[in-house]
Parts: sequence; C-alpha cells; structure tokens
Amino acid sequence: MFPEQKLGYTYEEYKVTADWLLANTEHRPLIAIICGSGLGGLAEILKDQKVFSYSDIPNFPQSTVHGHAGRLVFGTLKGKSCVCMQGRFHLYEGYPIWKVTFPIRIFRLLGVETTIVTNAAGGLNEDYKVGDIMLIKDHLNMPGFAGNNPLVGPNDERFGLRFPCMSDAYDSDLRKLAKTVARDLGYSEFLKEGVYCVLGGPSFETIAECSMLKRLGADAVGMSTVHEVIVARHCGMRVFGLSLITNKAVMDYNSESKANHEEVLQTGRERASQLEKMISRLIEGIEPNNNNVC
Ligand SMILES: O=P(O)(O)O[C@@H]1C[C@H](O)[C@@H](CO)O1
Ligand SMILES: Nc1nc2[nH]cnc2c(=O)[nH]1
Repeated sequence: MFPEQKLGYTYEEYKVTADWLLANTEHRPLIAIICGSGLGGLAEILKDQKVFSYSDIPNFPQSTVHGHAGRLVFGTLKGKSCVCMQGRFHLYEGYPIWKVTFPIRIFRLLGVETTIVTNAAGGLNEDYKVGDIMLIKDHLNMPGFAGNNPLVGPNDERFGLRFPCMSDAYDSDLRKLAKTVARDLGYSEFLKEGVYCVLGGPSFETIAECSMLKRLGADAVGMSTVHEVIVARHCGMRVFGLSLITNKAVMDYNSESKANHEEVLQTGRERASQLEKMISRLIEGIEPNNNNVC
C-alpha cells in the first residue's frame, strides 16, 4: 500500500528515546517549549536544569542552523516541570518531515500535555512592525498542500487518529491567557494575533510570493512550526504558538531591503527579555490537566 521507503519511526524507536530520557533525568515535564531562530535564550528561564546535547540522545537528529544550539533542557519554572528544545529541525536542512517532528512524540511519551512553539517569521500584514509578537491563531500549511504532511504513512493509533481535526489547533484559552499576560506586562502595543504560513525554505520569498501569501490570508511567513503543531495535535497535546516578527516581508519592487538571517537573529536578541517574561508568566498560568489529552 505504501512505497517501501522509510516513512517514519516505529513506536518502539520513539520509546527507546523517551525511556532513555526518563532514565537519565528525574524531571517529568508537563510543558514543552520549542525555541525559534535566535530565541534559544528562553531555556535560561528554567531552574534546576538538566541539559542534554542532541548528539547524546539516542535517535535524536542534530541541529545544523546558526541560532539553534542543539540542546534539550529540562528544568522547572515556578515549580512546573518543563522541557525546552534549544534548536529545532527544518525541512530545508534535508531532514524528512518525520525527523523534523520526532521530538514532539517524545514529549508526549514523557507525559507533556502542552507544547509552546515559537518561531522567527517575516511580517506580511502591513500593520506589523519588526519586534511585534504574533500569537498564532491558525496556519497555512504549504508543504502539506503538496503532500508533505508529517502524518503521511501508516497511522499508529497509539499516538492518534488517522484524520485529526486542525480547526482548533491553537488553543483559544491559552491565547486568551497570553493576551492577559501581555496586557499586565504592558506589551499590548506590540502584541498581534494572526495566521502563520509555513514554506519549505531555505530561500526567503520573492516579492510575488509575498503578495500571494498575503492575499491568501497569511499575516506572517516562516519555515517551521506547522509540522510540529500537526503532530502535537495528532497526539492530543494543547498547543500555544507565537511568532516573533523579525523582518518585514519585502513587497515593493522599489524596496532596498533584503531578508537575511542575521537580522532575524538580531531581532530575537532585542526581544529576548520580553519574550522570556511573557512565556514565564504564561507557564505560571497553565493548569495541568492530569494528562487528559484533548
Ligand atoms: O526555526 P525558525 O522558524 O524560528 O527559523 C526561521 C526560519 C529559518 O530557519 C530562519 C530564517 O532566518 O528563521
Ligand atoms: N520564510 C521566511 N522565514 C522567515 N523567518 C524569519 N523571517 C522570515 C521570512 O521573511 N521568511
């Protein structure tokens, strides 16, 4: 039925990694955080850290992108046990999509209930400024339109349903909580809410591509996150996502500006402390749900 190429890890392979981690740390995280480009400093908010290099974890892919350190950091925040990926995997690194999303099922097997995804993205919405934080309310999955979806291949019911719903992918209660947190911190001025569009990368968009994406309803464009969200929702985790608008997508043929990775990392450094505060407060407000997945 499916071609003979490998289409993913087996349940047993996921278990090997999860069991290795459980044997090597006493942390039992309920919340996972995935750090976007240049946002790895978010891991520093965790106390009582236990850190693993991806290269030391069985089956774990390696980070190859500048701004993605390649470390899995366990720790606590306000007494809550968390795990943080300092570095994620992208399609453009050459990984098949099931490797890109490998850590998500590991999180689920560790007992994680809520996944927080962050990324750096280009702003398509003309009201957005560099440095804005966009709560992700929905996504456009461009690789998925072409059949590159992380759930392609045999479905393992131990993780989730063959046909998972995605109309409620980004938890509305967590978005409400984030808005309250942002207001209390005085961040409302640079808080936005919108639709994130994933492309394969690594080239940034042409002007025509940006105008097309904007017309399709995207507010921000990037190269990650959506694959992780699909797998997280498939296995029943709650998802909260935010994009840091690190650059404005170029939409004018007369513009001199050019998207570049250094600007992306620089904007991350500039907003790091506010993002750390916002995510700390958000985590403080997340209630455990006794591992009842949703
Ligand atoms: O991992 P994220 O999505 O934050 O990284 C974005 C997309 C590319 O990897 C990189 C481009 O600068 O930033
Ligand atoms: N595709 C894409 N990814 C980004 N990541 C950060 N900025 C951008 C951008 O402008 N386009």
